[in-house]
Amino acid sequence: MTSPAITVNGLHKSFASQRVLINLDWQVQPGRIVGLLGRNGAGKSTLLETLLGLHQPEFGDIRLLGDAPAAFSAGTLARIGYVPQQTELFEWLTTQQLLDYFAGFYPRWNHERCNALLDRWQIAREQRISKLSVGTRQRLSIVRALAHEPDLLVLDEPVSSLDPLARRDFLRELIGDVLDRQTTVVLSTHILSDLERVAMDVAFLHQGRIQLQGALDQLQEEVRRVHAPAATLQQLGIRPLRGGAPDSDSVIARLSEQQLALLQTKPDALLTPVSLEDLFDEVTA
Ligand SMILES: Nc1ncnc2c1ncn2[C@@H]1O[C@H](COP(=O)(O)OP(=O)(O)OP(=O)(O)O)[C@@H](O)[C@H]1O
Repeated sequence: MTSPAITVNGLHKSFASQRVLINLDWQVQPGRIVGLLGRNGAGKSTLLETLLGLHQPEFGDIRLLGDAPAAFSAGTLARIGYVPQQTELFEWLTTQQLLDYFAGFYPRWNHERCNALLDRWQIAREQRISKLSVGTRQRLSIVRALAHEPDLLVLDEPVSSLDPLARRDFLRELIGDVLDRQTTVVLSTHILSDLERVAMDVAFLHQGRIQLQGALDQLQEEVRRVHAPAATLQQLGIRPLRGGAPDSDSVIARLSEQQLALLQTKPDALLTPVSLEDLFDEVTA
């Protein structure tokens, strides 16, 4: 079996007295596109930045591509691409100068792809970065991360400033990359429709932990809104995803095959599908 691209065990991270990540465990398998979801302030950026070694955790073990962040080798660093939420590029350089500068750091730099993306996304090569629009800077940051053909790509809300066409084009590029090169992608975004388009897996961060993770299609198959008398729900051991015992006759729950089959035989039970937004509401309430 191939080893996970990301493994996290027992991660704790606080800022002063504020506990943001609490005994967090997580695994991401290679070649997957994983959507990281959570409410504002849930700690998504903190998690991604801690994985990359930009914050020092209090406790916990982290492995990215087999290495701990404190001891990333140059080889491992070159295999990781990162697009931060706030792109702070070198303002005084032009686009071309910036890309030439970064190309020098990486053993793999795909000039052809880089040039094709600059053309397609209409990023002026001789323009100073300080003069680029926010969306264009975001696109440039994506070009920079894709150009060195990383094996693991960490994207923290990379599309928040992109127009719908640019977003669609970027997502297409991302899927192409995963299919061609088996890149592992962790993507944090609030745009659920984008995730529905590209994510293979979703992970919900809430109250400092990954509360739910799974393949999106499998979750959509297994999670249902169940309308049935509370007694029936209890009898079948159906528990609301948000935890606790069912206290009403309508819950959102992850159902086993057996529970699903039994519910389908009950005339007073009704099952309805759940959207990703419903799931988000339920898990992060
Ligand atoms: N460098 C820091 N110093 C102090 N507190 C911080 C720092 N970075 C983040 N925080 C706090 O940690 C919490 C989690 O923030 P974080 O930015 O990780 O959340 P998020 O899920 O990425 O939010 P959003 O969806 O709004 O981008 C917030 O309460 C934030 O104020």
